[in-house]
Amino acid sequence: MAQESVDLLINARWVIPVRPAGVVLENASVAVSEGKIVGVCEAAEAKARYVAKETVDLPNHVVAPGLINTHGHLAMSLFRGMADDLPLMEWLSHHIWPAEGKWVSDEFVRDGSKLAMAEMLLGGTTTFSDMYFYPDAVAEEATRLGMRCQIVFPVIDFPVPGAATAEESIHKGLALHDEYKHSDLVRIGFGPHAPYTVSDDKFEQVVTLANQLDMPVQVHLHETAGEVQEGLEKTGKRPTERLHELGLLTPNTQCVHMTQINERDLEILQETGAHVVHCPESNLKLASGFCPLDRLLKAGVNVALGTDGAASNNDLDMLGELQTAAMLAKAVAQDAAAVSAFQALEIATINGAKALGMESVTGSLEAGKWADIMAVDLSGIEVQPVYHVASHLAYSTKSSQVSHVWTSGVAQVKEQKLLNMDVRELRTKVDAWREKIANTAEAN
Ligand SMILES: CSC[C@H]1O[C@@H](n2cnc3c(O)ncnc32)[C@H](O)[C@@H]1O
Ligand SMILES: [Zn+2]
Repeated sequence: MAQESVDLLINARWVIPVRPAGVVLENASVAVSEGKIVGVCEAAEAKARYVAKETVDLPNHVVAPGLINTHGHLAMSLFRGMADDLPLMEWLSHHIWPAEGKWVSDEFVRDGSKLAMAEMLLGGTTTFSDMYFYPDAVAEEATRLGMRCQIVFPVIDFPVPGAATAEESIHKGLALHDEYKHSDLVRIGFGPHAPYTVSDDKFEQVVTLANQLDMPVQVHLHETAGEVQEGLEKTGKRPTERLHELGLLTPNTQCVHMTQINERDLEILQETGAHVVHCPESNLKLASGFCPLDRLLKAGVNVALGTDGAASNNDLDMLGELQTAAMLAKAVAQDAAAVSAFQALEIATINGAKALGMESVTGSLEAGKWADIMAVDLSGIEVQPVYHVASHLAYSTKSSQVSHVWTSGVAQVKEQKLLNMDVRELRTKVDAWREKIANTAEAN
């Protein structure tokens, strides 16, 4: 049999491809050519089948799809730890929004987003979603680095950095969408901020344009009980019902948070095919509430995972987030069997890809998909012994154990080191931002 030439062969002690579901391969390989996965099989078979330009042997590692961080505000990494121990509305109104008004610029977004991308790559994240200002700067930096992403531009009823009005933000966002419509890496969508900051007419405009152009929409929804109560008082409707009546909820829509869900809200999610993005650590830290993960999954709703911004989390560690999600789900359901280790891994990978409309290109290790891959080193004493490797990813491993990361087959992290970023230069820039911001009222 003639051997097939491939660019890269990764041989690992374990491979969890995520699809097919529940499979763990031992002594297995992933073959990559032209940035895409061409085969996943036992190592002995791979040795016979492929001749590789580069081989990476990972004898103590589990190889899995790169993690998908489905909700974040990347540049807010520059505000990490600036305002803690506050509930959502006080945190936003008295600290974050004033700080954003004062500091956020194109340069701030570039530097903060690069900081976030560095942290995410080191932790095994290969795809992210960003909802922030200057989305053009984020798209440029992600493309330069080679990270896959959805970038949703802000739609909000008050002036924001980079756009004096929602109309201006939409105008610029649509031009950005046009610029990236053929990109393999960047997908542009609408980011109407939340029911309490966006009026009906703006939501209607988003619905019309998103449907016309088949664009994704991401919205913060039912983050707190207070938001639902205020919505009921102002409109007579729960925010989910209101957005549904406006036509916003579709299979192209991602509802971030959803800590408050009654039977009707659940029905709406089921009927519309809208996705939920669970951000457990941000919800815990802001004391926002608990998204009922097990209940949603059992009802057939697609639930993906996000960190939210580093100013409310306070990290972008997706392995940590998936562990929090897995454990919290059991407490919330009062059922230790709720959300298995495999399901937890799915919400951080394939479910994220589904929510972002990228299921055909990433989220699992399957032939034909982009080679977005992470390897986690399981040789450390703190993860011995290894009985069930998926259990280790859901309950034991740390992001510092992520050893290798590839996006579209390009090595981004090798032996825990970033390959394509000047980390010292980044540190210098971040230190300069800290110096400036630390001396202001918002930071104190
Ligand atoms: C429209 S740009 C994003 C906007 O959202 C703010 N933000 C960050 N985290 C949260 C959150 O958990 N709930 C609501 N809004 C949030 C961010 O500071 C920007 O102003
Ligand atoms: Zn958010």
